[in-house]
Amino acid sequence: MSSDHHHGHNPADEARDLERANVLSEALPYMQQYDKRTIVVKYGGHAMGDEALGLEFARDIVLLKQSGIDPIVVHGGGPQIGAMLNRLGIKSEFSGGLRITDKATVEVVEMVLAGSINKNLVSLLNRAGGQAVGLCGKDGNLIVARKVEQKIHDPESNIEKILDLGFVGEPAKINPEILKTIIASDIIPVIAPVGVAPNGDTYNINADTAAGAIAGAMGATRLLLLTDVRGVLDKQGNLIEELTVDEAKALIKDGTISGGMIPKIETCIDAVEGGVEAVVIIDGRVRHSVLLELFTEHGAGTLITKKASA
Ligand SMILES: Nc1ncnc2c1ncn2[C@@H]1O[C@H](COP(=O)(O)OP(=O)(O)O)[C@@H](O)[C@H]1O
Ligand SMILES: CC(=O)N[C@@H](CCC(=O)OP(=O)(O)O)C(=O)O
Repeated sequence: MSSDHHHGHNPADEARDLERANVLSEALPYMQQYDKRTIVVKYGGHAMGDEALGLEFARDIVLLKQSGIDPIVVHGGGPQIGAMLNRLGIKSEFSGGLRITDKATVEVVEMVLAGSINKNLVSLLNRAGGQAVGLCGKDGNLIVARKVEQKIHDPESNIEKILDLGFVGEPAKINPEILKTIIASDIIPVIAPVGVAPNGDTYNINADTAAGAIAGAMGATRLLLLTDVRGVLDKQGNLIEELTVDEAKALIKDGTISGGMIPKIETCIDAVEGGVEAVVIIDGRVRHSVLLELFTEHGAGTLITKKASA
């Protein structure tokens, strides 16, 4: 080794150090772009399975906060609700991506979402050095819910029927004051998608839907939906990197987008039409997917905007 490398560095180390420094430096314009902006991150139940991945997710959120962004976390917990219902011997079925929710089920939903999952996530964020506070739609009257009316088209009779899903709700009104108070104190809010009706009934809300409504009400600059696929895929299974609202609607119509991706895309469309600049669907199974999406040139997943970027 030549004597001028007094720190014991060799050319390979120096190249690697430069690469690291370049990655950090590349983040600067994005940190400036998102400074003091609100970014809503929806963390799905599928992405939560792995403890190490969870801590990394928490570190990424704390990093956003540390870099001047105001992150809001909205979480799901579908698989965890399913597991608890199983333990209790309560049967559960879905219709159009939504869990049919009777009285006994909504009690379990609230227990799992607003209880264990919410508090575990708060704890992870605090362990990562952040300051997080957990709440559900009942806190500060954050999410006032109304009952979902699911229209089902019966092709045989050609009649539209309305299915009763029980205590399944959608946001009728978001009261963001409590969030603004929390954010003004530099605390990261963590929200369970449980809503409350004006008569006090508890409603189970799809977590994507709740995240979209909160992003709209908070005037968020980005909504990130972490899921268990790379993003929206075309018919050949290739990742679609950018979609406009019109293109997304066409993909639903021609059947390219189906199943659980439909309510997700509908949420994206509502959010973008409600004033959120862009929504991104990203792979929550990928380590540091949030950082890659926000702070690197390449991004990740599928970006959905109102109009194509120039
Ligand atoms: N065009 C598509 N691109 C990607 N995923 C799709 C598409 N059409 C349907 N899907 C399905 O949607 C699923 C994601 O929705 P969902 O399971 O509800 O996610 P989450 O539990 O994260 O909310 C994917 O795992 C995939 O099976
Ligand atoms: C009405 C409805 O379906 N609510 C969802 C709420 C949780 C959720 O959405 O969780 P993921 O994001 O992990 O799927 C449910 O009961 O599973």
